[in-house]
Amino acid sequence: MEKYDLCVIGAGPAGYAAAMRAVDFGKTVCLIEKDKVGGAGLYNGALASKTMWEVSQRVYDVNESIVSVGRRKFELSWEEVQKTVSEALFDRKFQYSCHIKLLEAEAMNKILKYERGLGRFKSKHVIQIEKESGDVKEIYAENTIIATGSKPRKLPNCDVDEKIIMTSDGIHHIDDYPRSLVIVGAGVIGCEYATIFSNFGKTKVHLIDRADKILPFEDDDISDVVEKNLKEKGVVIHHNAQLERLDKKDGEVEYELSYPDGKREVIRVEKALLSIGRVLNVDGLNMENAGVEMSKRGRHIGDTDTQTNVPNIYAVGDASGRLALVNVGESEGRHAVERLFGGRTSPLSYDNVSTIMFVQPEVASVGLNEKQCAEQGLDIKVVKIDYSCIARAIAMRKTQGFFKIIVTNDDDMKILGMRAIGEHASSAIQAVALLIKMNKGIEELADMVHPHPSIIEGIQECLRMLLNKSVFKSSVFKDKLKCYSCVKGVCTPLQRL
Ligand SMILES: Cc1cc2nc3c(=O)[nH]c(=O)nc-3n(C[C@H](O)[C@H](O)[C@H](O)COP(=O)(O)OP(=O)(O)OC[C@H]3O[C@@H](n4cnc5c(N)ncnc54)[C@H](O)[C@@H]3O)c2cc1C
Ligand SMILES: NC(=O)c1ccc[n+]([C@@H]2O[C@H](COP(=O)([O-])OP(=O)(O)OC[C@H]3O[C@@H](n4cnc5c(N)ncnc54)[C@H](O)[C@@H]3O)[C@@H](O)[C@H]2O)c1
Repeated sequence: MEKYDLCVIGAGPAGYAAAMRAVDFGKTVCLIEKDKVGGAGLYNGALASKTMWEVSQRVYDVNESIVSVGRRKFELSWEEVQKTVSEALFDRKFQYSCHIKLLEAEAMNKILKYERGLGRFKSKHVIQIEKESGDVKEIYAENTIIATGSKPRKLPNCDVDEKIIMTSDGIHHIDDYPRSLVIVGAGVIGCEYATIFSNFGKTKVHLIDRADKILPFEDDDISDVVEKNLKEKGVVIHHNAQLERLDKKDGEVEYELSYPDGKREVIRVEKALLSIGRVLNVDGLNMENAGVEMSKRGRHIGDTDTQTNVPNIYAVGDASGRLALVNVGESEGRHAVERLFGGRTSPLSYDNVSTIMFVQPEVASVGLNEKQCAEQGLDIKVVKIDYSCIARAIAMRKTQGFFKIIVTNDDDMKILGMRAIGEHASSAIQAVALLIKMNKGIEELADMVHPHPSIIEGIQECLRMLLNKSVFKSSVFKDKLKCYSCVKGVCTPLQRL
């Protein structure tokens, strides 16, 4: 039987990163993937949807900002959109597979072994690999990392065929723009696809939100801007709506909603997309053969800092059931390997994870938002600057949006979190993430010479505002610059010039 220091099951972003970090330690690694290397980081997931978002944003920009009255709207066929997505996926897939092939080669001492097949536990050290042909091979692994990812959550009594009623696994494979589309779930995936399809301008989008705000985990000022833009593009948002049923009728979709006031409505659309969260992908792994247990509530693998209850088995990425993000999966994968082979003892920190939501305009975040600070009972200072006060945004003619920075309500003013919504918002987030990571105050960034004109100058001006030395005075531009403290749930404007 072949023997390895490490077996990684699943070659999505988390498993791939783990395998590559183990290679750095000179360990023998077997990476098992049942489908395609890259997982949801590429296919039916991050890269595919972001490519589609980029294309849709360009179509929208051309039509909204550049095309003048009387000109025909610019249109892209669905075929052209799909071709671009395929090209992007091919580029990344090509990098991954060449990289693997070269690492497997003799010249690189066969440092890595890639096995295409379904991995499952026979025992805590023996992994079976079921090949497409049906053949089963067994390997011995000193340690194993479970990186099998997640899959879309489905609704009971709803027949998902991935053609008419779809999840994010099916939406990329449709033949043409749907005339109309209902999206169930107004979280990240729901709002991103609502943005994409409304940007193309060929689909009437309906969004079912069971709460009173879309993106319910975000602060209201963020969800309000996203919602306003979706509505301007014709998206119908059903707030506080309970989905009573969603059925196929005559090759289309019929759904029924009920509302707290007792009202009901029945609506027909061409297609439906379910985006109501994701669940772990651990079925068929036979974890019980290795003694790996799920958490008490059965929704997560019960790991501590990526290590499961079986000391030589780790769980990372979406399969672990924590934050479902490419960057988090990659860091968890690398962290597990550092723990195994690098002697790392300090736990992985989730305090300064940066994320981007690809809506319109993009939303970038790191650390806590105001809602989370309130939930944790933290006293804070908050500073906000409108995009219309930032030279670069003026030059881009994209002045919708704001930066919001949240700091501790004391003299240190340590950054707790930031939210940015606007053009290029994501490019501004890392400087603040670094300050949080280094547990630094705000003076350094406030005094640094920034490139001009750049979006990040908005952050600098926010920090200067907190220090009472901003260029624009909040007492003058009251609607565009805001500075307030929130103590025991009561928010009061701070006296600034
Ligand atoms: C529509 C969509 C958009 C997204 N956009 C973003 C984004 O913009 N930014 C971001 O950070 N995140 C985004 N995400 C989330 C991100 O894609 C996931 O968090 C990330 O892919 C998780 O990586 P992973 O390696 O844990 O799992 P996955 O990417 O799911 O990979 C798991 C791999 O394991 C394989 N596998 C499963 N079981 C077995 C088995 N028994 N044997 C062998 N192989 C197996 C699977 O085939 C798969 O390739 C998005 C997700 C979706 C669905
Ligand atoms: N840009 C990014 O970073 C990005 C993009 C896409 C996905 N992701 C990751 O993928 C994960 C899954 O995304 P998601 O949008 O599916 O999950 P989500 O948790 O973001 O949103 C799910 C939404 O569906 C709603 N919902 C749940 N059950 C419902 C029901 N029965 N009827 C109506 N609404 C219902 C929830 O209230 C919630 O608003 C995200 O949590 C995120 O980690 C990240």
